[in-house]
Amino acid sequence: MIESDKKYVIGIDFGTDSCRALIVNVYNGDEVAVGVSFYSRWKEGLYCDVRNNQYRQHPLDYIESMEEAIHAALSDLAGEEIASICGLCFDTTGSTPALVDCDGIPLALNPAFVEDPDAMFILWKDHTAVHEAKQINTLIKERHLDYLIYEGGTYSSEWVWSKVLHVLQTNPKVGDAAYSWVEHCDWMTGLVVGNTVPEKMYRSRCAAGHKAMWHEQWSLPSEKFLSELHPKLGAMLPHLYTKTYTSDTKAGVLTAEWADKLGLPEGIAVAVGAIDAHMGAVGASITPGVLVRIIGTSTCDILVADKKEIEDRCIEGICGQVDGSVIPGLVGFEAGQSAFGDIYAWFKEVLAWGLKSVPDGEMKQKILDGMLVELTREAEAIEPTHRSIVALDWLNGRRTPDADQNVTGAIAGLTLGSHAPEIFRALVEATAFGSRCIVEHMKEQGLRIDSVHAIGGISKKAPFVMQTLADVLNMPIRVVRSEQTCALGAAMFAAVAAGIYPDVSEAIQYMGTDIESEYRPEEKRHIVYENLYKKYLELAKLSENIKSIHD
Ligand SMILES: Nc1ncnc2c1ncn2[C@@H]1O[C@H](COP(=O)(O)OP(=O)(O)O)[C@@H](O)[C@H]1O
Ligand SMILES: O=C(CO)[C@@H](O)[C@@H](O)COP(=O)(O)O
Repeated sequence: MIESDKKYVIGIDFGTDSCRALIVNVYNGDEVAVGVSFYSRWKEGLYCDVRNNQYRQHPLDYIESMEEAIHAALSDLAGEEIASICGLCFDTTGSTPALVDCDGIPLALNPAFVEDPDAMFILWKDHTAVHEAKQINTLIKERHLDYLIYEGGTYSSEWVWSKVLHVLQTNPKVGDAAYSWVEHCDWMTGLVVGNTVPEKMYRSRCAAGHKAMWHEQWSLPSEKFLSELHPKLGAMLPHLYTKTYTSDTKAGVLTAEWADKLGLPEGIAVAVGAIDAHMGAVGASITPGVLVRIIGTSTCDILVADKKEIEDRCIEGICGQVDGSVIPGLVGFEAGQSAFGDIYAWFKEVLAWGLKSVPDGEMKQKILDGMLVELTREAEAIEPTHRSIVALDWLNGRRTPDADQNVTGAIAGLTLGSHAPEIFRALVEATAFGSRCIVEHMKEQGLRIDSVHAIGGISKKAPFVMQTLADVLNMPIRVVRSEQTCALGAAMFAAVAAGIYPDVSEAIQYMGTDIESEYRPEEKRHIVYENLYKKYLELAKLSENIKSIHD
């Protein structure tokens, strides 16, 4: 393609903590501007209850951050460049659903529910619906239903039906007011194209297939099944969807109202949204055989494969296989760890407890900000041996293999001589061992993994973690250059929806980023890790047993 004129698209990535808007040149993938905005209510810890695994986000946080991030990005562009923006696409975390009224408005935007966490978006990592996930799994098993065959065999408390059922069972006031539900990625799209009516809005194939048990053979689960879980859940089905759309589909155009609010040209194409990790994989130029790992607070592991290669195989123990969830025409697979960087953040919090009575000030902040860097500096100097401390990374439950949010983390091999950097090193190794479990599980299930690409915050800011990962996996790990890979993937889909490219594979060809660095495994360390990995698996077995004692 010859650059005849300047043309831009905008990818908008809603992460766990912030919204990022990335403006990209459609002809060469140049990332010309970026804006970031942290969710203000979330930052204050509002509507969350960490001890009970409750994580909620207010829809106003999303709207305000979107406006702020887009305006920040646009401030670097000249007027004629802004006028050359021709497409937009969203990616968000998922499953992050909200209950809505008949106009598709999240209930928290209704003055009656403005402060009710159950009327807000229920963030992917909220585990308040563990009981409901169990109910869903039990009923599917009892009725011998097929709903989980493309979902890895277990329904998770991180997914939409568990979360909606939980609110219906525990908060009748919000439950009674609910007409339907939306995923975050679909609501953002619906909002800016002026189509949030639950029955009519465009629903993402990616979110529906991986999180809502949607499959083209049966659409969503039946009304009978849903009603058995809760009458209101069944009553919602007619207000949901039967069709889903891949992100190369244009969901509509930017309305005058939102063009005005966002400072973007009216009428530009808006693509169907998807889950962040899946769009990140596209931004990392995923192809069959390349495992893209999005490594941040948690991890998502994404693969794609040709339908012919998969045929009618159902892959067990992962977070689903969905036709077109990543690249239209290919089957997308998702797996992951429910906590990764969050485990390091937890350890930092544990150590920082001793500072709680110290008044806030420059010195305290400096210690807190430098804590992970200092721990890393000392941990890096420790050589692992077969006598090292071994930890288990299930501090937020286990996503893959075989989702179970009831399992817990563990640390073994502590002595009076164990010090903080040694424990930190064990936690880093634990996250790497958890990753190895996923890679081995995917391979055992017949999925091809020829190479590993990494994106996400940790791949950029934690070389020690990345080197440990390479040593444990005994595979090179290539770090993708873009700082905003998820938003870049969304921008690629925006370019397709705007008619610049016929499909996303061609968009990747012109807009793709390259590899900025590679971590190669060290043979000597890998041998030690082989031994420690066996201990990790033993610890995992013990933890499963302890869980069954508590159950
Ligand atoms: N120096 C560091 N070493 C290891 N982990 C770090 C370091 N700095 C930050 N982290 C971890 O990175 C995670 C944030 O990753 P990031 O990709 O930026 O966020 P998100 O997953 O929300 O997109 C946090 O969980 C934090 O504990
Ligand atoms: O859980 C999923 C996808 O299934 C993600 O949306 C979730 O891991 C998001 O994590 P981030 O904090 O954006 O890295």
